[in-house]
Amino acid sequence: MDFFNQLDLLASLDETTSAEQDVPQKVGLALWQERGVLRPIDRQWIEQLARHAGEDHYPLLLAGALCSAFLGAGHICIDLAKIWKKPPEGITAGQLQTELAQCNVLSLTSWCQALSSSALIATSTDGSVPEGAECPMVLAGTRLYLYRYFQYEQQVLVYLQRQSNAEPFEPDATLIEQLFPEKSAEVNWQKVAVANAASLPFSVISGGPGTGKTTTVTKLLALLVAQSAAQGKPLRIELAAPTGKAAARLTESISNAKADLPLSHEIKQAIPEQASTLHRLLGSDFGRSRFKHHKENPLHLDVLLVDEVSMVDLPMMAKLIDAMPPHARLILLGDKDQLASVEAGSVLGDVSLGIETAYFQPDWAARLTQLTAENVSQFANPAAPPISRALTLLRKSYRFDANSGIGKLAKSMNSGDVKGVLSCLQANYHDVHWHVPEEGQTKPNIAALAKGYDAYWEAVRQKQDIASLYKVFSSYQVLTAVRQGEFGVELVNKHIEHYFYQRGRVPDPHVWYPGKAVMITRNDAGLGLFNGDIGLCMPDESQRLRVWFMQSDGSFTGLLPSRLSEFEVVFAMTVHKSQGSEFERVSLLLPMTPSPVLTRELIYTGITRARQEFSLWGAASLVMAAAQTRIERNSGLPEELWSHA
Ligand SMILES: Nc1ncnc2c1ncn2[C@@H]1O[C@H](COP(=O)(O)OP(=O)(O)OP(=O)(O)O)[C@@H](O)[C@H]1O
Repeated sequence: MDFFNQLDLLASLDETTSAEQDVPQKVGLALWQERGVLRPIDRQWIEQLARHAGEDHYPLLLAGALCSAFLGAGHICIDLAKIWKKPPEGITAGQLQTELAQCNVLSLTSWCQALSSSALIATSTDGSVPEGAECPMVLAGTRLYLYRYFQYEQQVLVYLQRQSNAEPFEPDATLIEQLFPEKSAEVNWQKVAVANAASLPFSVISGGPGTGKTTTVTKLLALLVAQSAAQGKPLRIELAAPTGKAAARLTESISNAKADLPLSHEIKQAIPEQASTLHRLLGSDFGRSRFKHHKENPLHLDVLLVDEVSMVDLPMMAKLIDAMPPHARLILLGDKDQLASVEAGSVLGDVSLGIETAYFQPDWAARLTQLTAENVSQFANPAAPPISRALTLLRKSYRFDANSGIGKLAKSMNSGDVKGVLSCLQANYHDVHWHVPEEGQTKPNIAALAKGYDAYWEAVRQKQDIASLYKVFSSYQVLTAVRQGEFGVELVNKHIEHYFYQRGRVPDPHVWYPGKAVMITRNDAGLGLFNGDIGLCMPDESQRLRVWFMQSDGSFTGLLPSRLSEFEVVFAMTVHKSQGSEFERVSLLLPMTPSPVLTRELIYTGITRARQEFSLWGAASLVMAAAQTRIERNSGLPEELWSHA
């Protein structure tokens, strides 16, 4: 049995195994499970491991079970120091410390010592694990990891530290000037981003919606292409994104941005437009957990650009880094304030943690000033850590003008400015609408939410071609915060579909019909479909119903509905699933009662999916609470990257 993988273990657990068998400390863990902190799998995992190892010390069982539970909630590790002071909700610090004291663990230090002496835990002092220490868990300081996740984090950390301390390249300042001829009193952060990213083999360009991430990176690619063309060394550039939809958007926006470049046809031609998903790039073999490309079989490229990096989880980032050839450049684009990846980790957030205020080390700021003729030196900060060299934040949105509410609302929500959020919602902006639920309302206003699809049904009625239909469908989206309940995506979808049925648009909601819109919920390599891909059902030339999916080159493939196995109707989708997509108009539906998923990041992500019009359906109290709630994910990256200046 592979104890290193929680999922392997889950699959191999005998369902009849009693979690309580032979484990003397069952009362303690049972209590934590009863309070909702642990899942059955967390207990089973650690209890079985402990039995195999002949260990039964409660402080070990508790720490292991918590490590597993926290991983399930998206954390890379647990921090015993935090848990010691403030255990998860449902258990008080007093209860925890009393329980541990009964096992002679009287302080945080003695808890860590007890764990270090377990055969199940390797202790790491310098980021490495002692040779031959084949333990399922690793303790680094007060952070406890599952071994595999510790390895992923180390892989990413070592790469980031090496790349941000690399000997800088010398970008061509004349070319940079040519790409950014306009002058302004303010610092042009796009120009700085290009100079910065061209200087190192790893870079992150982060920015909110419409801050010009694609425009900037296209200029960066142009600079790299022009420089290497001058040296007679053509570059192999690849573009990728975490989902098919995000890849299709990247393809489209790079192609648009290229058209406006003040450069020769040859240079433009050398910049690719075609983006693929990360899974496809790495050579996904769906039956196996390892990708085709890795350290021993690296990707064949010189430059890799990855968009929508907020959606990339830690294991994927580690595998991507593992597959990078040593000489290649990695450029990451994303909005650090968006929701983190569905799976464990928040790599973009962790890497760019202090980006707002850290700016650059003085020598680096001076170098950027010289390269760009922008006054970057005013942002010199002797306390900035080495990673800050690799990061640039685009600070100005070109999409939202001074009269637009979406930009202001997004900004207020992002900074947790409750007053600002409420005043934006109440200010009658032409692009922001707020629908406060009525006292005692128990169901969402389905008719109002569904109205946004009128243009789509008209296009279906006119049997417009699939490309036009797709465009109309993508212009509006209902987003929900939660999955379950009357305000959750499942019932909202059902009610919207039933509403269309009552209006005669849907002949029978239980079968396939022209206009049915679905989202794939599981990767299917055989069909070339990825989790999150959207398909629209329409007849083909011989009047057979097919479900049409957009490919990353913008073409469409029609599949027989019977070939699809895992999908759901998508007249509404969760905010989580909407990451990587944008719509002209968005209706965001909040539940009626407080929920832990209502966070600043979730609402910010919902708002920033809308390009032209954003409607919020939710109570002020929930919006205010969300603005003050941040998602926190434990990982060692922030401390390792940001606390050693
Ligand atoms: N420096 C600039 N001056 C004027 N307009 C700009 C500038 N940079 C970008 N834009 C325009 O702003 C819009 C958004 O730019 P772009 O698509 O590059 O931003 P983005 O950050 O990639 O957006 P998204 O939120 O879609 O990811 C585009 O219409 C682009 O042409």
